[in-house]
Amino acid sequence: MQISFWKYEGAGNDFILVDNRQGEIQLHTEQIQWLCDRHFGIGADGFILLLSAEGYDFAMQYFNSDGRESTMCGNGGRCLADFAARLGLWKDRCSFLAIDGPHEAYRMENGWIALHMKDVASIERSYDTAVLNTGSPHLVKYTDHLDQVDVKTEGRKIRYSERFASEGINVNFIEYGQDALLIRTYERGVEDETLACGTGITAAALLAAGHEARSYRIPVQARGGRLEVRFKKIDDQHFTDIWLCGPATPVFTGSIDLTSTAFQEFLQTL
Ligand SMILES: N[C@H](CCC[C@H](N)C(=O)O)C(=O)O
Repeated sequence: MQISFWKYEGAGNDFILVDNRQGEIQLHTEQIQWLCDRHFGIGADGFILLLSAEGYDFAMQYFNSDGRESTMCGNGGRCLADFAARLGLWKDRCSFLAIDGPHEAYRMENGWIALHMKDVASIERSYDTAVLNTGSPHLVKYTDHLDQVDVKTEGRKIRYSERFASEGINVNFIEYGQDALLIRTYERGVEDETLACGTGITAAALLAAGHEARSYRIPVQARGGRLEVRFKKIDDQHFTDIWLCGPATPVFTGSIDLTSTAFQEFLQTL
């Protein structure tokens, strides 16, 4: 069975996007793992199905590269919105359904895609760490030597710690740079550092807001590129009107045979 796909990257966080509005594609965990594999398959941090949804322009189903369906993906949502525009599903503004509810998106003057994220109504803060959910669960930790952090080792320790081992959590390390918040992220379900993590960037930006309850625009520099998070701070626990703004770039399109020898050979490595 051949499937067509588009490969996208959003600030270096990369995804395989497939139009499944006819609902004919059913993939097993191992097949998604293979498609995301950077040696035997196409290679990506995640896999996204575009679906139809009553009352919305489309719907989003997100899978991490471990092949398992997961929670909201901010960069993936932005790439899917661009893909849907390319398919002619919207022009000025779109609304789509994801696992954490409805989202809106629009294209900014500079070509970026702005994605409306769900409100945040609780942040657990301790000394240099905060835990919050921006559509996916995130732990955010301050550091003053971000470029020296062993993100994979330190991220794994926290992600598999007793508190987080069962559900998992994404682990973000942040440092205040000259003109932007600097961030690196260990992503649950990729189980490695990714070049950007949209829901993580959103979480970190909320924490970078000042004491005042007002609107903020926080520039964020991830290893894979620049983004900006815009939001209204109500108080230290409540944030609303949150928009994740950044690039969503098509890289190539192709088709792949789900019964290929490469898949059989990949299975031998599991
Ligand atoms: N790995 C995340 C989902 C993707 C998040 C990230 N790619 C983003 O852009 O938000 C999780 O399982 O919670």
